[in-house]
Amino acid sequence: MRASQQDFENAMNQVKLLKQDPGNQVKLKLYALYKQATDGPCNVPKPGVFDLVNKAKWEAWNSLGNLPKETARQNYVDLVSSLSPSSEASSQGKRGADEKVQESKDIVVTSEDGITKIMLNRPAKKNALTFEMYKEIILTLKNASTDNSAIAVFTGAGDYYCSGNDLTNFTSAAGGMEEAANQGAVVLREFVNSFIDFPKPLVAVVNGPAVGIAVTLLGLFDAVYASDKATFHTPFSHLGQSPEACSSYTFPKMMGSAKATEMLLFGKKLTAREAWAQGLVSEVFPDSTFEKEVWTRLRAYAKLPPNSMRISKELIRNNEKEKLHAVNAEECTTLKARWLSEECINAIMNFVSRKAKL
Ligand SMILES: CCCCC/C=C/CC(=O)SCCNC(=O)CCNC(=O)[C@H](O)C(C)(C)COP(=O)(O)OP(=O)(O)OC[C@H]1O[C@@H](n2cnc3c(N)ncnc32)[C@H](O)[C@@H]1OP(=O)(O)O
Repeated sequence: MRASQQDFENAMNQVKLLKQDPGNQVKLKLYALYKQATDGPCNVPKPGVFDLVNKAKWEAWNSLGNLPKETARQNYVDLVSSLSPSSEASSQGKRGADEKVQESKDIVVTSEDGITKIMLNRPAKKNALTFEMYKEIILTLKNASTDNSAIAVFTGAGDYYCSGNDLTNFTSAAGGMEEAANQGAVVLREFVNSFIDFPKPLVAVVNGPAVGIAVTLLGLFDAVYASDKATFHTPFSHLGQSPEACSSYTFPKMMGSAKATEMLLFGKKLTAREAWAQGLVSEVFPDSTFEKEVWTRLRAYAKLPPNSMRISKELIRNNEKEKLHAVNAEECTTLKARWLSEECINAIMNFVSRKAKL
């Protein structure tokens, strides 16, 4: 039986709900089939060589030749249904469990000794955060706020803590930059809100370099322990972007405006000891003993009376909560415009085409 227009629309909605990133090749295929099913054979000029993303999309669409619209629609529906395994639903069902919780391959969540440990697990990409990872973390924090752990701890797998936002989040978005910027701002606002509102002690175990949003978020943590191999880098101007995660408020407050300017405007990279001197890091440990010392300490902290810790955090955070939410909203609006700016698009394209690194 041929797929109806309703099947096609249902499939389009299903794509938006996918929790796992199907990968760039599948996204290109979906884009091409969608265009073929709605507009027919490719009828627009080939984008220039430097317009990498639109060129890849054009090539995928053009490769479908004269495939009839109905066949493209059917292929689109079939492809989407192959991407919606029941495993997505079953992984949700495990959340909130007390022992070991595997959220996804990129975010590994375990619960032991009163600690919910949230490990960024994309070491081959220096733990860069994909759109899916942001969404996973929002859910993970929601669950951790009510599970029976006393504290929650973020750390990274491999040599990096986290290289910040995955710079291909925007270039690989199926709906184009504008749609990606709109969605990005919504997700970012909710993501940062989930840190502002997290009710239990939140600790970062910074095992290696941290970049971008992985650094700015630290201003919303209750304690930050760093290996002496960690560095802290917020290259927003280099990327044509602007600060997020309330850092335009927390950083000047924490370190004074002169030091915050060096980080947030000029992109000065700090060593762990410099970050400690600025108040961003609670304590620095030699890398050789970092894991042992920090986790021993955290296990002891997790034995403290949880209600007392929660109530004390509430007293501290409540003085600031309204302000933090307002700052977050404003930063997201500003960033949305930045993402569509020529400065930002050029910087991201330079990274994607391997012309620039930090
Ligand atoms: C909901 C949306 C919210 C958006 C919020 C916005 C936040 C703003 C930010 O976070 S800005 C910060 C963005 N991050 C960066 O600019 C870092 C970019 N990465 C680098 O400059 C370098 O990769 C490095 C300095 C982190 C590490 O360099 P090194 O030489 O040691 O390693 P590689 O470059 O070879 O990296 C290994 C692979 O990892 C990929 N990768 C690393 N970081 C990112 C990233 N942020 N985004 C996407 N991909 C990243 C890199 O491309 C390599 O992949 P490959 O092996 O396939 O080539």
